[in-house]
Amino acid sequence: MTDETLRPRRSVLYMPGANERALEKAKTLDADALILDLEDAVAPDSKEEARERVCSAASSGGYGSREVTIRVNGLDTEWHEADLRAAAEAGPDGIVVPKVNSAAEVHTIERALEFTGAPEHTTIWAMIETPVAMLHAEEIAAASARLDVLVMGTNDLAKELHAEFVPGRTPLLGGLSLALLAARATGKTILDGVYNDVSDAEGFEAECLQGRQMGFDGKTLIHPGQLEPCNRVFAPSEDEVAQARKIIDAFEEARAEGRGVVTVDGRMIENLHVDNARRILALSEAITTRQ
Ligand SMILES: CC(C)(COP(=O)(O)OP(=O)(O)OC[C@H]1O[C@@H](n2cnc3c(N)ncnc32)[C@H](O)[C@@H]1OP(=O)(O)O)[C@@H](O)C(=O)NCCC(=O)NCCSC(=O)C[C@H](O)C(=O)O
Ligand SMILES: [Mg+2]
Repeated sequence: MTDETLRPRRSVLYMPGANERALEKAKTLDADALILDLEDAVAPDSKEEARERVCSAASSGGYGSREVTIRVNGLDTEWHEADLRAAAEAGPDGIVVPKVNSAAEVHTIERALEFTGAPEHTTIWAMIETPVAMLHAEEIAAASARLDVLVMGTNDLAKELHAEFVPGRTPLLGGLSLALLAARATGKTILDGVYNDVSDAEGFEAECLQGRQMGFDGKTLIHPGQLEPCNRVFAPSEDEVAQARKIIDAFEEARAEGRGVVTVDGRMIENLHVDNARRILALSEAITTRQ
């Protein structure tokens, strides 16, 4: 049975809010979700113009099944209040708030959304991208039912840590793991950070695979060329789907015979493996339904 509430979020593409061409092009791109950006990708002089452009794009639609979100400027900036008000009025699927550092900040955003009359379907996507946010990840994730997604900001995190970008991301793994623990403990979606070198296909795919193996639901992206490998890596493969079906069938057969444990291809299968197999099938079906 298809889970209507499950939204694949394998690929989440940022685009600069001032870039009309990118906002238009996104309507044809195979991204699960879009982040129309008012923060880092927009120069201070273009903030107002980008706000109008992004909010008008988000409210006029045309993005099909893609989730549309708006990234506002941070709580401590001169643009935040006007961004949040305009974004709430546009009513996107989510409002991405950068550099969220505490549960109190989530409450402030929640109250502001209520005050501005944002539609109920507009959720909060909190970016966690500072050392203090990693240490507060659980309280941030748990702060509000309206908070749906945690988004890693690995550029800011590396900057704050004085860390270097190296293959395998060893310097960031502590922070990434804390955020993952918080997301899974509170039932939220969690998205990995961006890969800056748009010309390095091999390095990008390796980082997607690392993110998936760690448990991320998907990855944030900066270029259309990153969509195909990201969608592929974060989707269950045909082999994984076949294996999931085999596990479920074998377990149900065993249950009918009164047994609670069985082996498939020599491996022990218990209830928890069946839960995981069902999750894989549900995700695969949600991806197929989306297309
Ligand atoms: C990275 C880029 C600046 C590269 O730009 P460019 O060299 O112009 O790309 P191409 O010429 O290869 O573009 C080919 C076509 O694709 C369209 N395009 C490019 N990027 C996007 C996009 N993100 N969304 C939609 N469409 C895009 C171009 O318009 C071309 O189209 P066409 O004219 O039809 O050929 C550029 O890709 C870019 O600006 N990317 C987004 C950057 C961004 O949003 N950065 C902020 C978010 S990342 C961040 O802040 C992380 C976080 O906070 C942290 O701390 O880590
Ligand atoms: Mg950032």
